[in-house]
Amino acid sequence: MTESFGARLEAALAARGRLCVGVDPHASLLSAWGLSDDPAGLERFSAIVVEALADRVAVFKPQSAFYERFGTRGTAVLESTIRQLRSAGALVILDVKRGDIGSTAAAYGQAYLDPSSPMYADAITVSPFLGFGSLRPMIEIADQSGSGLFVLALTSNPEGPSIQHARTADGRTVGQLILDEVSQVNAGVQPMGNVGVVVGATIGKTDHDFSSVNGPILAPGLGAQGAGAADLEIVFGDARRSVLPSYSREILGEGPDTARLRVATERALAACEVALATTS
Ligand SMILES: O=C(O)c1cc(=O)[nH]c(=O)n1[C@@H]1O[C@H](COP(=O)(O)O)[C@@H](O)[C@H]1O
Repeated sequence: MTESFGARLEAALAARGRLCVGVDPHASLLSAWGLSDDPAGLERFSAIVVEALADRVAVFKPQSAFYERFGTRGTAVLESTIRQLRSAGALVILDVKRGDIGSTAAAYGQAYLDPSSPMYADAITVSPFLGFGSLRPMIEIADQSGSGLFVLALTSNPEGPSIQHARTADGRTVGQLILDEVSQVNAGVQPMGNVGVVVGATIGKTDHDFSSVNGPILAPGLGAQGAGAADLEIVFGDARRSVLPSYSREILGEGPDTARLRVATERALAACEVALATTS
């Protein structure tokens, strides 16, 4: 039987530590690394990340937009980078924030979550704006193929609350509705469900209840966007034991020196381990 994404993620985090490194080749980073802003620079940037970190970090999150900038040559680099990260034993969450009517969502599921696809990743980020139910076809493919989804719930950007804190007819926020829908999908799944949520580490203390998600809580917004490891307790309380902290520019800013990239990663991991340790 295919091993579930939840089980594979739990094993990866136990072996390598609870950290996700975002692979976001911004034009400014390519320049800071002395690389050209073209597919060759993108390829070198990705190769350095693989060389420095692929054998030690549990999860990587390449941001598709920075590869798509270069058309098919960029997406070819993305495909190859995902393959290299995975062959070094890391899990890859491809950050593509997809979402569409159900029949099209199924095609997105085939594009990213079917192991026979050239762009296969262990998981992708998805947007529930078309209604949580529109994600079902992708959830089914993920369950069948041992892959996962991360559903945007409370994002790290300042514009997020205008929609995510809006109230639904029953008085819950939209963000809470998404958290509750994911909780239902993941209910009873061991060791945890295949559907995660995305909650920015920047959102501060809110009344949202993360306690029943029973899946990974991906927390970007650390470092460059201003949140620190100490915010994880403020935002998530006891649910922080399910948090997967994610840093992109904070770590990538230390490149291209592979030793400095490794030190930055170890520093981030150590800070998060302290912040995520719960006594209860
Ligand atoms: O889905 C995401 O990963 C995401 C959700 C969110 O709420 N905020 C957020 O910043 N992200 C992504 O996480 C990465 C953050 O990058 P840094 O700010 O450089 O750490 C970017 O690739 C964003 O697209």
